Amino acid sequence: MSNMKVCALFRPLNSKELSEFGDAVSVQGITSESFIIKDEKEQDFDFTFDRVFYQGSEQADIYEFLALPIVQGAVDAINGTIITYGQTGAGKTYSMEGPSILDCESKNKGLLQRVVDGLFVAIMNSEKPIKYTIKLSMVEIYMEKVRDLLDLSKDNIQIKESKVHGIILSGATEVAISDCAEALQNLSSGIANRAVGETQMNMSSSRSHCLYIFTVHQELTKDKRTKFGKLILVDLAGSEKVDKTGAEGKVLEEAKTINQSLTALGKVINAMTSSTPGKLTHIPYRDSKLTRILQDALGGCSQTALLCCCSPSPYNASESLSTLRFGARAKHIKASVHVSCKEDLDNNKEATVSTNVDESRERILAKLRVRMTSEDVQLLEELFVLEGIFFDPNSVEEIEAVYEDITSRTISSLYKTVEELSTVVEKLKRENAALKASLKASEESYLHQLERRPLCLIL
Ligand SMILES: Nc1ncnc2c1ncn2[C@@H]1O[C@H](COP(=O)(O)OP(=O)(O)OP(=O)(O)O)[C@@H](O)[C@H]1O
Repeated sequence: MSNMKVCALFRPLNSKELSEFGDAVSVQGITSESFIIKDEKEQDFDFTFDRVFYQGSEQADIYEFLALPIVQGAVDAINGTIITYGQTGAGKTYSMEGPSILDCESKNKGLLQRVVDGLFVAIMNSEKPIKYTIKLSMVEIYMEKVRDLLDLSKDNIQIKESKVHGIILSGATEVAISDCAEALQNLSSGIANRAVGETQMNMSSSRSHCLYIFTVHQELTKDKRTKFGKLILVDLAGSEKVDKTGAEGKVLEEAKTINQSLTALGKVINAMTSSTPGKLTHIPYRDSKLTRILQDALGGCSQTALLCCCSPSPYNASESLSTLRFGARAKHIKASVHVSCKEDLDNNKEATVSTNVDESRERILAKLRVRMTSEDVQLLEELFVLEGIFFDPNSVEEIEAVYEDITSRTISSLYKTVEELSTVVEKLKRENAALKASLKASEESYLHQLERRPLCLIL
């Protein structure tokens, strides 16, 4: 059983596609779950997802199938995440916000407006003796920094992990929202602060990954016990082929950072889906801010839904195919893997690594204490702030987190080196085989010539 609900969405053709390829489409629907898509060479690929939303689908249907169960879960204190993924201009932001967060026809409302409605309706209909409070945070990951969209002065939010709350965004603004109108006003202010730019593919392209975080707090009126459910909506920035989009300067730098973090997301999903049960697999969550924040959504006990947004036009067939392959891969993340790999990691940490890590850390710290002057320590702190790894040097928890970050990144780079070496080994093997074959052919030809040569007897 897969824990992740994965859907595909094909938006209407845009003017660029209509001018390049007319009203041709590369997608042929089979059922509400399966379809065939042609690549540029007219080769067919078939896909099956939990649901396919073809051109002309209603935003309400997407919400009901993809998001409603997660909204209900959040009100019952089950964490949930909804992610929109796809190439630039594929309809991710439209699916989240509709044409405008504050001002759009009811039928065009996006997931955000519907989630807000859904949360308040679920709370109003709850007959349990519970006092509910909903809080909203909004952050974006822009150029590998986490920025608070509800307070722009907080432009380098740190990601931390707590045993009780999981991944947390330390110090991010949380506003209490008491009704739908207040929620939409806050969402609108946050959205206005997002990094948006004009690109060849989209007049209003999101240049950041945006996270809308709703926390539903519950307090039992009888004994004041509290619980909470976190619902995160993630509007990812779009991947793009920079040679096709003609990105330059700042737009190019943004595109490279976006592509890198999406590659990191792909690697996490690959590591999760290719892990062997019972064998410890390194899942490189710490390789990017995006994967670190989504760690609970991907590897924890959260209900997660992925909407793969695609263009139906042959003009974007290869990008759509790559989005759909990502979705197909994500579908293989298993519920059992979620729990077991987390348990494996935790057990392993406790059983084997812990002593070594503690000893090594103590040894390194003792050496640093002796060698460094207080001025050095200050300089090092400044460097950490600049590099975005600011931490309180007196907190063991913080040191552990930084240490884990560095360890994890080192493991990832070792994995990369092993991959590169394997490619070299494969290449050398192929060259060796070719050389052997050519040597054998020369030997055979030489022997053949010898056989045909007339025998000369020397008397
Ligand atoms: N389902 C849809 N119906 C009508 N128009 C749509 C739909 N989806 C997308 N569009 C239009 O296509 C354009 C691009 O969509 P959108 O901004 O949502 O793309 P995106 O995937 O978020 O792109 P980026 O990654 O560059 O931010 C917008 O003008 C939007 O209005």
